[in-house]
Amino acid sequence: MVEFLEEKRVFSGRQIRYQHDSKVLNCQMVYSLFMPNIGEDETVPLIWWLSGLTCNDQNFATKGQFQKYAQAHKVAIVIPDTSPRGDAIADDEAFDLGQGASFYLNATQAPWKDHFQMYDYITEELSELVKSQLPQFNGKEAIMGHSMGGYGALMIGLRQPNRFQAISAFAPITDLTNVPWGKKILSAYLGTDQKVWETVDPVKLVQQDSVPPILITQGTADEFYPEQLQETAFLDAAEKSHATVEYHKVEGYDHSYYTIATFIEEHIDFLSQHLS
Ligand SMILES: N[C@@H](CCC(=O)N[C@@H](CS)C(=O)NCC(=O)O)C(=O)O
Repeated sequence: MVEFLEEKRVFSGRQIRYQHDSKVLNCQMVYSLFMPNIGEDETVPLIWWLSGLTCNDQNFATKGQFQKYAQAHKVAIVIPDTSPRGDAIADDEAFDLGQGASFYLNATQAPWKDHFQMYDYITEELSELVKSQLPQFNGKEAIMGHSMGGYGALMIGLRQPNRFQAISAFAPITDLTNVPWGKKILSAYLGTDQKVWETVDPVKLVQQDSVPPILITQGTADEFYPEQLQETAFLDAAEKSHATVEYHKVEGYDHSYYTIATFIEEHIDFLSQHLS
């Protein structure tokens, strides 16, 4: 059952919020959907936005400033929450583990495995639900995100390269298996087997034969950049495998939604170009 929560008119499109009972996550979930204003005979592609640590579906909806460009290109945008939620669901005091910090993975370890199945939730359950709400969906999809969600966009987009036409990310965690955030959450959610880690590592995944075009924007004043968001291993791997990766370093921009709002037009243009 999907419950309508609210709808706001924006740049002639509609920013809508829904709630539903997720079977995959075994809890209630909220998500947001931007629907552009289109004619009866027009169709829309779908872009997925995955947010970063501590976010829910509202951060990008209210601060991303994407609606004007999504309307101009007539693309629908879905914004899932970043994890299962609820008092009965495992959590951690730290902001980078547990609720708000799923890393979009299917956890195999206790206490996370009972609810933290975000990969299946995004790619199967929520996909089916959102597509059923888009009668004019044209079958084409792209995926984008920020920080943990930038990682999620790369991981999901690279694991399903025939499904997603393009990938874009702001300040993504690319070298997950070697940075502090990655080592911590991979051990917690997936255990310590490095072979398993490789299956969700963008540095490994970008070396496969089929890689959708990728755009990345990274601010030089991003407080997480030096320790968590280093790009060298990913860009070296992409170059070796002749993947198409545009990496834009932007001077003086930080990790916040101000940076996303500044460069979102470029990202929507990029993804739309591959969705038309
Ligand atoms: N200092 C932050 C760290 C988390 C953070 O910066 N989260 C980023 C993504 S990694 C974010 O988008 N925060 C929400 C926002 O800026 O609206 C906190 O503890 O809340």
